[in-house]
Amino acid sequence: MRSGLRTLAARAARGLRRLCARPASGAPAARAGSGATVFALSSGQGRCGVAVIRTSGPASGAALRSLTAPRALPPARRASLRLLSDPRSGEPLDRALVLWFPGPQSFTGEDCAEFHVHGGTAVVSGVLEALGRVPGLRPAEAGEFTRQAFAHGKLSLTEVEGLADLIHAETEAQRRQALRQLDGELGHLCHGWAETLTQALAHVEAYIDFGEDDNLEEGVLERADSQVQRLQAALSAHLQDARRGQRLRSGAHVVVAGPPNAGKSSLVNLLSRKPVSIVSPEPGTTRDVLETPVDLGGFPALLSDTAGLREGVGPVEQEGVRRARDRLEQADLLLAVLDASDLASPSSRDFLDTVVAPLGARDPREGGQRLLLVLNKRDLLAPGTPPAALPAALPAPLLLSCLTGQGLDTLLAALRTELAALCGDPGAGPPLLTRARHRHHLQACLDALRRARGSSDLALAAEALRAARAHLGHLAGGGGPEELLDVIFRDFCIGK
Ligand SMILES: Nc1nc2c(ncn2[C@@H]2O[C@H](COP(=O)(O)OP(=O)(O)OP(=O)(O)O)[C@@H](O)[C@H]2O)c(=O)[nH]1
Ligand SMILES: [K+]
Ligand SMILES: [Mg+2]
Repeated sequence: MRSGLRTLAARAARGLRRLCARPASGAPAARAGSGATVFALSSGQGRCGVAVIRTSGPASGAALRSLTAPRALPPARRASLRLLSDPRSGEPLDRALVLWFPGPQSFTGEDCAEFHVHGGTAVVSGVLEALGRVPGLRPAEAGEFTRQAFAHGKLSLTEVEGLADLIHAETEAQRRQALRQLDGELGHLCHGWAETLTQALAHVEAYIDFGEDDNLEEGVLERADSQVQRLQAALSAHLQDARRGQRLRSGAHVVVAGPPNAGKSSLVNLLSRKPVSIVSPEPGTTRDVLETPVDLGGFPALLSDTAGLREGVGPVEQEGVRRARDRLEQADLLLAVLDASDLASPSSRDFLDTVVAPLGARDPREGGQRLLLVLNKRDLLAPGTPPAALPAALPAPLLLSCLTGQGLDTLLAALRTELAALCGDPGAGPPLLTRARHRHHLQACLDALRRARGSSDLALAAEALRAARAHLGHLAGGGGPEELLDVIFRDFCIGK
């Protein structure tokens, strides 16, 4: 009966390969198969040294020939210098490098052509207009080249997401994470899990079909169960990443808060290297929450300046204080700022007692917010004088002067450490989940595994295992509603 088991495993493996390798049934393939040839400027807009214009689709060869006539197609994948001219008027457009990528060995899997032209506005628009007049060609929509690549199986969905993130990466850590995803690490991990699941499913199905058969290997069900159990543990561990990958993709929320006039806005301006907030000697200057994206030591962060926390003020400032408290709740990392020369004032005491002390007492490893205590205006302390003693329960403070910049390096190093803990090290460990979509499918897979293990009916257990496997397939291979794919591809610019 072993051969029966093998057959089953092989059948299930074939099904899985189909599930994982192919894109969602339906629309993307339908679009790519529409026979359209698309073209777009693939380099950035505006005047530049060299601009790259691409085409993809069956009419690419004709497009290349009609702009470079009377010359034949250049050799595949080799740059050739050609005079480009308007196919109708014969008017010269530019002397350019052209490349010919016959499908399927191209980025999109279709026939592709590239025109590397001089980056002047008139040259680029002249070539684009000439391409628009070639029969069968139309301008590309945002992300359409990548969508073709996905439809032809050149990129999996997680790789497509990695590519989008790479194009949008603004910090070093984001770039590293995006490259890993583009390399397919998350996809490979899912394929490995899906294969384990396929084996377990084959064992269960074998038992359903041949359970009464004496020749069936012993302990088949037990083996399947322990495989599923191990998978459950692996998925749970991966889901318990405290959303580090998502944070790395969209930025950690760092909120600057403290009593009035502590120098919060001065610190926000210093860290973002631009005048985001108004700074003045008047307490209560900042009223609204002011948010700015910053690169802190290679990590992306969304830095919020807030109103100074105090009671007994007018209605407008009171609303500012309410908004500041709201924002405090949402912080991944709180930068608590106080005036080092004013620690005994009622507003400083109150802030230390009600915000800093309770937060400092919590363990950030248990998913809580993180905290850095900053004592600003150290330049106002007489040289060699420490600031007034703080209650022992508080975290060790960092001394800073926004005025002189003293202590800024130490603060930046501390920020980097905190952000590394919040966002994870994109260069090490297993690939992180960068999107809510990944988390959704993994959680759904885990739920289905739980159902499978909890079921006393083998047929229902097998059904739950199949559902679990489908979620892994959706994560890497796409699938699900067409709108989801639209959302992912809309992230791209035109020409990508
Ligand atoms: N001596 C000294 N003055 C500072 C330092 N940092 C800020 N200040 C001054 O302190 C005053 C208040 O600074 P802000 O940055 O407006 O303080 P804030 O905490 O944002 O104030 P509110 O928004 O009103 O709560 C300004 O006059 C700053 O120039 C510092 O390190 N040393
Ligand atoms: K102020
Ligand atoms: Mg301010």
